[in-house]
Amino acid sequence: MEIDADLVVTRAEITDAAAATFADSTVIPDRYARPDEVGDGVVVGDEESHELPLVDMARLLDSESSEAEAAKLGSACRDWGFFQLTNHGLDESAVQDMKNNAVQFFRLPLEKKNAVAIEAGRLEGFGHHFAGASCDKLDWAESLILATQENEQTNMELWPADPPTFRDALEKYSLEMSSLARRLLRFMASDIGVEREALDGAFRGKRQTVAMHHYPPCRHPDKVIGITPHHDGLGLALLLHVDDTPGLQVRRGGRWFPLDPLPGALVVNVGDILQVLTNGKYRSAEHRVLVDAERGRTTVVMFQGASVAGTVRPLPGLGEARYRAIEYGEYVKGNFRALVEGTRFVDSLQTDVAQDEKEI
Ligand SMILES: O=C(O)CCC(=O)C(=O)O
Ligand SMILES: [Fe+2]
Repeated sequence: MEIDADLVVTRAEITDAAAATFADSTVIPDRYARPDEVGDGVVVGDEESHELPLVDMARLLDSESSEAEAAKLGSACRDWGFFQLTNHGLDESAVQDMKNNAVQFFRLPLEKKNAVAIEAGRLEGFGHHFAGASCDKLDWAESLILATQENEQTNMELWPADPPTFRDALEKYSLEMSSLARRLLRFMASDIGVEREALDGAFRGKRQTVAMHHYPPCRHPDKVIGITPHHDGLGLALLLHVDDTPGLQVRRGGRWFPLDPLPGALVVNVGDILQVLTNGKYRSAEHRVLVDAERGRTTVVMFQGASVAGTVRPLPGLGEARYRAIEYGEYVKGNFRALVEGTRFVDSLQTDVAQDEKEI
C-alpha cells in the first residue's frame, strides 16, 4: 500500500459520536446500518467451515514431513487463498507484546487515540477503515494503519507514543513477520516451480504495512459489517488474532466460510500481487468481517508488499502471462480506484490468455 495513494479512498475520523455509537449499540445510526450486505450470500454452517486449511510450519521445516506439508500449503493457496499456520515458531514474547500493546492502545480514551488520527489525504493513522469516496457506509471498527518497513514515507510520528512500549513492540513484531513471510515464500516457490530467489527477491526489502483493527461488540450484529468484503491488494497478509473472538469469513464458490481461530495460529492469505506473481496459480480470496453481539475483537494484520524490478507482473517460467505488467505505483493507484468503483483491479490486468481460458 503506497500511503499517499492519490487519495480516491477516504478514511473517516473516529469522532465522539462514533465512539458513543460503538459504546452503546442499542440504536444503529444509518451510516452503519447495512443489513442487506450482511445477508448477502450464504454463510456455511459449523461443519463445513472446518474445511478451511491448516498448515504446520514445524512439519514444513522437518525434512521427513516437508514434502507432504508443502503440498498442503500449495493446495491451500490455490484453492482457498487462506490458511491457518500452526507451530509458526515466532518469538512468543514479541507476539505477546504486540497483543498487549494493541489491546492497550484501543482501550485508551478517544482523544489519546486521536493523537495519531488520520490526516486528510493520507491512509495512515487511527480512524475508520478506508471506504470508497462514494461509499457513505462505515465499517463497525476502529483501525490503526501504519507503514512499518522499507517505506520512505513511513511517518513515525503516527506510531503511537502511548502506550509507551508500543513502538518497540511493533518494530520487533514487524521484523518477526518479515522473516516468517520469507520462510513461507521458500515453500511457495518450490510449490509453484520457480527459483526460490525469484519469489524471495520480489518480497525482499519491499514495503510492509500494518493494520490493527478493533471491532467493538454490537447488539445488532446482523445490521453492521466489521470490514466490507474485499481482496487484499498487496502480496501476502499475516493476521494475528489478539483474542479468540471469531468474525473473519472467506468467500469460496460464492459462499462465506467463517474462520474458526485456532489458539496460537496465524491466519495467512494470498494478496492480489501474489496472485499475479504466481501467474494466477495462487488465488487471492475475498473476505469480510462480521461482528459479535457480546465480545469485542482485535486483530493485527501485517501486509507484505512485492514487485519485480518496480513492476507487478508474473514471474518468469510460469507459462504465458495471464496478467500484463504494470508499474508498482500505477498498480497501487489502480487498486484504490477499483476499490471506489467496487471492481477488482487485477481483473483489468488479465491478458487474452486468461480471458481465453475463462471461455473454455
Ligand atoms: O480483522 C480481520 O479479521 C481482517 C482484516 C482485513 O481483512 C484487512 O485488514 O484487510
Ligand atoms: Fe483483508
